[in-house]
Amino acid sequence: MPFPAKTPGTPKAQVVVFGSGNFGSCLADHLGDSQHDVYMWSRQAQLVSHFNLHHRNKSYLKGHVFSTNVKAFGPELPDADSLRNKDVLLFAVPTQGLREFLEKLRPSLNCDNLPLLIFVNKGIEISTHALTLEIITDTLGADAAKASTFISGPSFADEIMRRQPTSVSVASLSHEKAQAAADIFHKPWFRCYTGNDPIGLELAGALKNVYAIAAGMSDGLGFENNTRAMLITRGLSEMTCIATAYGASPLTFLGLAGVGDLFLTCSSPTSRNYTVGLRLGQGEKLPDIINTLGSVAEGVSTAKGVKKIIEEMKIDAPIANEVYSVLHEGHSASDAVQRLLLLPPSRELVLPKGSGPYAQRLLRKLGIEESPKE
Ligand SMILES: NC(=O)C1=CN([C@@H]2O[C@H](COP(=O)(O)OP(=O)(O)OC[C@H]3O[C@@H](n4cnc5c(N)ncnc54)[C@H](O)[C@@H]3O)[C@@H](O)[C@H]2O)C=CC1
Ligand SMILES: O=C(CO)COP(=O)(O)O
Repeated sequence: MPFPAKTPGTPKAQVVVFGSGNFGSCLADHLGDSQHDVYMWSRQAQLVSHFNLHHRNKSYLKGHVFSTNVKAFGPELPDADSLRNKDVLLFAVPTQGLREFLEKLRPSLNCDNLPLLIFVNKGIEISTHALTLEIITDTLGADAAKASTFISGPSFADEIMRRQPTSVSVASLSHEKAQAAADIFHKPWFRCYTGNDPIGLELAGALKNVYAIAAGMSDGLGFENNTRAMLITRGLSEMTCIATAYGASPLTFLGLAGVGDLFLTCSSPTSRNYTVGLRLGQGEKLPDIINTLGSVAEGVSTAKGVKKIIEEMKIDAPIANEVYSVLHEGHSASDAVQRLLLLPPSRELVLPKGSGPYAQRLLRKLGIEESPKE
């Protein structure tokens, strides 16, 4: 069904998108199509020149012609002068590279007068087990982190490019910033819902990738619908426990970024994380899968961060543990499933009381008092 070419929107904004992979270039196209002026940074010089000549991305989403309102630049990072008049900086760089990227960009940013900062990556940093909120705090300061906005939810890049109706959650500690980001992105085919739980939203996006690997493994081993539904639901229970121990709201997990994205990525081979699991279940080796995937599957590295977090927070998350054992300890997918099936009966959902060390570390850095627990 065609959408009206012009829909009511916010005034034209000057937007810089960092990262020109599947999601960065897809969102650049969406914003360009919404009549904003978009400058998309890439670290690949050839991608930049090809994109500016042909309006096509040489390496990702190859079948699509992009909005002419998007101009590519790079590989040099922009200087302070070229960022001065920009309204929005959108970061679509994978989590493991984000800290170094922000450190390099920092000299070009005026941290006393920042544009709207929006992050769409879904992962946990391996070396520190930090969420993006903490990476921003460490690199750009607590004020920048508190003003940052995070977008997550069930949103495959390729489907957004084809204007399939899609909804996302837009969360920030600042309601004003979440609303401003939603106003810029919202369109009939890209509906935005705002929220004030960025920790929950970030954890939902990062964790669902680990459970999508589990669902893919199950399908790859030949299990059917009941088993996938069990994994999705038990995965949601584990995710909610981990997030509650991080001080996030369990209700966030009933939303688009939680069950919405979990359901999407656990049930479609369009998901890179599901595909990693599927191929592991079919007997392929992880290095071969990574080398031929052509794009990032954040769940592979996030599983390491999750393992550490659940150990330190003493959370019972057997599926996350088994995904880790297959990805990083060389166990077979079928052995992992056997171990899960042999677990004794247990309570369906027990939310932890009090928060663990990573949550306390993040809140301390942000200068936020932990809310008292009953
Ligand atoms: N593809 C999708 O449908 C969605 C992806 N996401 C998230 O967005 C993030 C980016 O994903 P995709 O664009 O799909 O990945 P991708 O693998 O397609 O592209 C990654 C982009 O980041 C660049 N990059 C990688 N490492 C970098 C570094 N260290 N410094 C600077 N640039 C670097 C690459 O050159 C490439 O342009 C991930 O966290 C992913 O989970 C979120 C929602 C949907
Ligand atoms: O997060 C996504 C869609 O919402 C994309 O999932 P994958 O990274 O598994 O492809």
